Amino acid sequence: MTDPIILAVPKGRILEEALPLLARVGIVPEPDFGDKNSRALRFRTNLPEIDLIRVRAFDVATFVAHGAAQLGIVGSDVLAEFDYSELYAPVDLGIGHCRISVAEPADMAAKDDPRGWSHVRIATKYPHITQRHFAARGVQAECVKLNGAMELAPKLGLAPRIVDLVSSGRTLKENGLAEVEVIAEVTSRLIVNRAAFKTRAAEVVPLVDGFRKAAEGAAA
Ligand SMILES: Nc1ncnc2c1ncn2[C@@H]1O[C@H](COP(=O)(O)OP(=O)(O)OP(=O)(O)O)[C@@H](O)[C@H]1O
Ligand SMILES: O=P(O)(O)OC[C@H]1O[C@H](OP(=O)(O)OP(=O)(O)O)[C@H](O)[C@@H]1O
Repeated sequence: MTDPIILAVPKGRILEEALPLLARVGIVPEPDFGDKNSRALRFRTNLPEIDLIRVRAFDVATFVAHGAAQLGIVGSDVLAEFDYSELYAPVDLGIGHCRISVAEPADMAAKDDPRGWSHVRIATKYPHITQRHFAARGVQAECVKLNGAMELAPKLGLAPRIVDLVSSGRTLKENGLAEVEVIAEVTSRLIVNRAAFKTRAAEVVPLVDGFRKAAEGAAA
C-alpha cells in the first residue's frame, strides 16, 4: 500500500474554521484532532488514504515545501512571508479573514504622516513582508523579529511601530495602538507541494477539486 497523503493543518485559530471545511470535502478526522488537550500530532481520518498533522501555522508551509506533507492549509500572510517556490496555492479557502497592517500608538498616529517616513523601526513576526512593503516606496525598514505579543513593543520602547494581523481591531485598541496602513488582506489557502502534484496526481488532483468545490459552496 502507498503511504497516505498528509494534509498539514495549523493548530491555532484556523483549526476551528478548517473543521467544517474538511467535512464538506468528505474528510472526517478521528475525534482527538479537534481536541486542544490532545498531545497527538498525527491523526487518521475516515479516509484511509488521508492522514492529518497538526502543526504551528508557519510550519505548515515548511512541511509542505519540503514534501514532508503533500498538502496544507495556511494563511496567505505565511505564504507571503516565506515565498517558497516549491509551493502551489491553487485554492482560496475563504477562511481566516484578516489583514496585515502597520500600527503605532494612537497619540502618535494622530499627528503622523506615513508619506514623510524615510526610515522606520518595526517589531513584527513578518520581517520579509515588512521590508518588501516599505522598500517598494523607498523607505528603509529595520525589523525586530518577535513571535507574538508585538503590541507590547511600542510602549516598552522596543520599536515605535508594529506590523501584525488585525481582524476586529480589538487587540490594537486594548493596547493603545491605531492602524495606520493596511499592507494586504489575508485569507487561508490550500497549498500543494509542486512535486507531489505531479507524482501523486491521482490522489492530489481530486482533493484539490474537492477543496475548491467546498470553498465555493461555502462562499455561495
Ligand atoms: N485575528 C485573526 N483573525 C483571523 N485570522 C487570523 C487572525 N490572526 C491570525 N489569523 C490567521 O491564522 C493564522 C495563525 O495565526 P497565529 O499565528 O496568530 O496563530 P497561533 O496559533 O498563534 O500560531 P503560532 O502559535 O504557530 O504562532 C495566521 O497565519 C493568519 O492567517
Ligand atoms: O484584531 P483582533 O481581532 O484583535 O485580532 C488580532 C490578533 O489576532 C492575532 O493574534 P492571536 O489571537 O492569534 O494570538 P497570538 O498573537 O498569540 O498568535 C494577531 O496576532 C493579533 O494579535
